[in-house]
Amino acid sequence: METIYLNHSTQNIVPSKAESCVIALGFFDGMHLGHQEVIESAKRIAEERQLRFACMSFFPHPKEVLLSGSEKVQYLMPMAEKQKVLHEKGVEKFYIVEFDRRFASLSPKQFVYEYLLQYGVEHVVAGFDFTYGYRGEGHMGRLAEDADGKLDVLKVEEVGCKGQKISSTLIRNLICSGRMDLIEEYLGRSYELVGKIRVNHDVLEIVIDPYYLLPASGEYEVLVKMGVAEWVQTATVVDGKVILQKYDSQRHFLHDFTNVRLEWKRCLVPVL
Ligand SMILES: Cc1cc2nc3c(=O)[nH]c(=O)nc-3n(C[C@H](O)[C@H](O)[C@H](O)COP(=O)(O)O)c2cc1C
Ligand SMILES: Nc1ncnc2c1ncn2[C@@H]1O[C@H](COP(=O)(O)OP(=O)(O)OP(=O)(O)O)[C@@H](O)[C@H]1O
Repeated sequence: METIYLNHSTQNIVPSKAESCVIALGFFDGMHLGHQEVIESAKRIAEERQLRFACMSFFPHPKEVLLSGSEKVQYLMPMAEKQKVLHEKGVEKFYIVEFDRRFASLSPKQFVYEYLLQYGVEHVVAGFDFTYGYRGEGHMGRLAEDADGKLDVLKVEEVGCKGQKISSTLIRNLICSGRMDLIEEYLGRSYELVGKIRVNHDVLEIVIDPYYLLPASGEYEVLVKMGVAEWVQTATVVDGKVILQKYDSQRHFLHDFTNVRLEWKRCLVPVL
């Protein structure tokens, strides 16, 4: 997968050979089941129409820019993890647009011409609630018109669970209240954190990579993955840290900075 970073200065360089593509649009934090439906629909169309399969996302989150930092977005995954998931889904070109005030003030039509048509986009796939352009005035109902008929559009209908729209916001709220047992129904898999080990006497402190959201304080059942080894144990979240008990049998392969993945299964003891 090729990753292409775009901002207002790269817009002056017209791509030399823009290959025709289908593009999935959105922020896609966490890659939940709604996002997966959008990505998989785009892939299906790319295969049917024999076009390249692309995805466009933004960074930082629009809310962080538009609310002038008054709302801190708690990301579910860093960009590197989003790239990994998109690569696994078969995306061939991943456009990351720098979301700044200048970009936010583009009219819907400018966005369509300068960021989609200019890059060879022929078919857009996004969810029913995707918005674009100044004040988010562009929406799926007017996208074909904004493109003067030069784009085909697929609007993915709402993917829900228990009568609610699956959303990154809903998943953030579940994590913040420690309901890790419910996450799989929305995400399609357990919530995963990536970090590095720091051996601290008889415990392992996990230094979580930036841009992950830590579950509420408490004790959790987690699946620990280190290289090819994996096992289930209890993790404690306290004072914004993740602590694992260290077992004597592990002493040969546990070193500072060893990479670790933690899959969060359920809360055993919440800290109120
Ligand atoms: C060109 C462009 C300009 C935007 N300008 C605004 C804006 O002025 N105000 C706003 O609330 N959102 C704006 N947005 C953000 C969208 O409303 C939306 O949050 C973003 O496209 C991510 O879509 P998603 O949340 O459906 O993934 C803009 C988006 C794009 C692509
Ligand atoms: N439940 C859903 N069903 C169908 N499409 C969805 C769903 N959730 C998001 N999408 C689509 O996926 C893309 C990315 O959406 P976005 O990142 O805004 O997700 P979100 O879960 O709504 O995020 P947030 O809760 O932060 O607003 C957009 O095209 C959006 O319309």
